[in-house]
Amino acid sequence: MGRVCAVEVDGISKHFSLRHTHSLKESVVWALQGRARRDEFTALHPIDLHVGQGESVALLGRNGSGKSTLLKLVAGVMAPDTGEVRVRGRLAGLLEVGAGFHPDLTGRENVYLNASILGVERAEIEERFDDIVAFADIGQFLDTQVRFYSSGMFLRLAFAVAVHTEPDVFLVDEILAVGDEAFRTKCLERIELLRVQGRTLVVVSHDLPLVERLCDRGVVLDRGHLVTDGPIGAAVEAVRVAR
Ligand SMILES: Nc1ncnc2c1ncn2[C@@H]1O[C@H](COP(=O)(O)OP(=O)(O)OP(=O)(O)O)[C@@H](O)[C@H]1O
Repeated sequence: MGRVCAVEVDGISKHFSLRHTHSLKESVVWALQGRARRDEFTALHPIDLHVGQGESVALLGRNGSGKSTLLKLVAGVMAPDTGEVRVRGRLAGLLEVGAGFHPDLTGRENVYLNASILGVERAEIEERFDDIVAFADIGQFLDTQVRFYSSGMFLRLAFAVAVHTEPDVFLVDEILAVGDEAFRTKCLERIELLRVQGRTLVVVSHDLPLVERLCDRGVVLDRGHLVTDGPIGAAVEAVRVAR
């Protein structure tokens, strides 16, 4: 019997319009010719991906292969053009530095805002507030508006909130790259703990040694197509060979 699916991606695809700037004359001529002013670009061709509860999966592939787009579709921050995504349980993640934070609010206020966006009740946030602040370790900046934060400070607070919401499914995009070494080590230990607790992990990264350590399965994308899906060692090897 297979394990319960935590993330089900069925036939999702995503197109983007690439807008180019044109002169007024060009636009008029093109309109008269009935020619489109936009180029359609397919970032993801229809993809199926089922991730079991407790699995940790790396999304790998070259720049522009569609990894972040796929992760955003799983997170629900973007809608697919076709297909469906289903996630079982509480979802949290780090997709973009600063996402889910309001620039005019302080770090302290944003902890409440961000956690409530992630679906955590106020009483639960209050219970975990001290742990979140201790993990973020940003000192007096907690009471500063986050518009004055460095990207590393943003990451510290966002990661601290995300891991303390006890997510069933945790999504991480390359984002650990902006943290300093000590914080990065702390985050990785925390991610490993989530994994040991049986949470589901989906990670986008170019750091092959890191994903070999963190993940048991690798999915390789190439120009919006899923080309390899298997044990992490084999997927990493496929990426190395293609370089
Ligand atoms: N909002 C958008 N509008 C137009 N094109 C987009 C948009 N978001 C992504 N794309 C395009 O879709 C393609 C896939 O982008 P995506 O960010 O998913 O790639 P990636 O595999 O994560 O790349 P990288 O390793 O560079 O982060 C790229 O060609 C990108 O330019």
